[in-house]
Amino acid sequence: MEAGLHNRADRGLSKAMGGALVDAVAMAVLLGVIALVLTSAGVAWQRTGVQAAIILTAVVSLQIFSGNTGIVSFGHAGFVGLGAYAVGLLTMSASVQASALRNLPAFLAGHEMSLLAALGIVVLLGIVVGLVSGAPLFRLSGSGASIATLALLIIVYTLLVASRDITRGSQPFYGVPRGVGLWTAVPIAAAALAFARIFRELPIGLSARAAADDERGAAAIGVDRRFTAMFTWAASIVVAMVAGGMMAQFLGAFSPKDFYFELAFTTLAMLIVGGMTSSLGALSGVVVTTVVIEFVRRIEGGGEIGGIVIPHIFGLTEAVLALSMILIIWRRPEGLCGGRELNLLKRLGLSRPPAVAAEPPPRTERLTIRAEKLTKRYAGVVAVDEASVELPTDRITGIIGPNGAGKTTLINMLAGAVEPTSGTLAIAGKPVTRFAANRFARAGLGRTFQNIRIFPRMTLLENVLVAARQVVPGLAAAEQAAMRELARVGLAHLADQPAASLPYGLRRRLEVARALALDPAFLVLDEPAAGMNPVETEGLMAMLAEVRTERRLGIVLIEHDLKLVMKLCDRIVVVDHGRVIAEGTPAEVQANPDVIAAYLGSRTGARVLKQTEQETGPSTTTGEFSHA
Ligand SMILES: Nc1ncnc2c1ncn2[C@@H]1O[C@H](COP(=O)(O)OP(=O)(O)OP(=O)(O)O)[C@@H](O)[C@H]1O
Repeated sequence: MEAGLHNRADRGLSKAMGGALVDAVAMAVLLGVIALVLTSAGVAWQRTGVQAAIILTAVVSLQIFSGNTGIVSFGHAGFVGLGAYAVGLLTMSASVQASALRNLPAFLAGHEMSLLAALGIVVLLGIVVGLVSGAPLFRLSGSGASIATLALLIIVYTLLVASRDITRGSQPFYGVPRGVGLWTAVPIAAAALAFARIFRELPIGLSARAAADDERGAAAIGVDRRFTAMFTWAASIVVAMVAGGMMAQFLGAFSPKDFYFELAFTTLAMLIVGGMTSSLGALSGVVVTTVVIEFVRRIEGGGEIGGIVIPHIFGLTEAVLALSMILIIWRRPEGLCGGRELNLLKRLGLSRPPAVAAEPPPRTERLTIRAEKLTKRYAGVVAVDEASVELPTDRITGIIGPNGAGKTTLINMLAGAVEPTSGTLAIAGKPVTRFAANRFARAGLGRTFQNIRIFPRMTLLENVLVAARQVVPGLAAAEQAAMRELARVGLAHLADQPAASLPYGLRRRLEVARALALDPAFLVLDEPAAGMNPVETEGLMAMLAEVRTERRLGIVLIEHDLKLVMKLCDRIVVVDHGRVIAEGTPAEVQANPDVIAAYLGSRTGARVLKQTEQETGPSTTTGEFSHA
């Protein structure tokens, strides 16, 4: 779909990406300074620094996946192990290999690569392993996917133990050259951290975060949850395997148990302590827990602090780690950073809101949603029974009917959220009957839900940007298009606020802005005024009328307020017991005996219908929309 936004300025860096790059550089500089300080400290501190940088890389890998998709992974530790064995095999000397791994398959033997070359291979391997393991994994979502990652951890561990010819089984795998020092581990950790910071602003990161916040809401704007989870997983597996590669050359010798539950638990605990949803959370989690662990380790073996004799306490480190995790989950569920990124530009007052894109040109073609004999059956209940409707652009169509008539089911079928049992559906001439919900956005349909489905943990701008990104090429241009839609619904001044902070009425507006950002030919709204006060309702309806006039899109809405429907809509479709019983202008529908009979079943409905007829009667008979 064409959004008409391709001017020169649009090709630049998006504001969000600019901010991410500044944060990435700032965090890299911070790590560099820490490394510099450590070079002048003792060898023991340097070792701690290298270890922390490697662990940071592993925690960052977990953050990229779990922080963006919301799926807690227990499996990353296993992939750290795969990376370690891969680098171990690729970099060890042929003579050591010949004595330690006598039955090593020939294709794995004698490579003697440099660490950098081996890490290059590990990156490629990580992409393949990530995509292959992710493809079946993300048929599941939520806690199901989380449990599956635990299964993966066990599978990888078992494979490492079972592949004796390659890994020496549960025996130590030794003889790996020790080539990782502070100035290898820290730059790689900084690069991983920068990648994580940038990843969340990329289209894939935005989509993953949207799907994590509300899967159905994300599908409605074209996000394919499975696809985004799989690619986010693959990106994170690459980083996990690189961390493993460094660990191999840091330790020199290791066995599969080094990459099992303890590592899975430690990295997860660090991420939870810092805050799962941001790269800053990963960094602070590692820094804080490393400091705590180093301190506790010193007293674990017993000793004297300030004259107080401390006995040897076995397992104190793990206990303190577990305790701090519980404490954080209890007091600050979002972690120490509360999900915040550094956002340096904003903190320094150097960030400006993105420009506002020009309005898209009004639609000139007349398109239709054509439904023929759409039926939906739920074990014994026929929610919609052979409904045939034709809904054109440049018109506001209201769908009305008594409670339980089948209105929501009908528009859910029109928007792809419910698969019809039978019948056909085409949008703008394109057959979409069996399309998944996320393909309807590209077919030209934007929608809102009866129970608002915004992305509460994302900012208002990000909420709309995820949608704009589906149709506008280039992040900068998409950002400007998102600002345009926010401005249209009167929320541009709140662009940087988290959506969770919005009051109810404004959330509805945000949902409309998000749907409009798809530049849809059709806007489908399920009870847009529900829960709004009369002033909010009036404002929203005036805005919808304006949008329809300017962009000439087709609006389809369910609304219980009959007065409002009769005033706003050009045409009305009446549904009762799942069947379309009438269709026409508001005046025609109000005079239809079948409609009166259906509404007589509901006393209030009948009263309102009559009252509405008296109040709106002649003014709506033409079917022309009035701006009143
Ligand atoms: N997922 C489902 N499983 C079983 N029955 C369902 C399901 N969804 C809807 N129904 C049934 O289908 C019928 C139509 O429901 P629907 O929600 O579409 O009506 P509606 O006109 O939108 O009602 P309301 O105005 O109260 O929102 C109802 O009898 C409802 O109980």
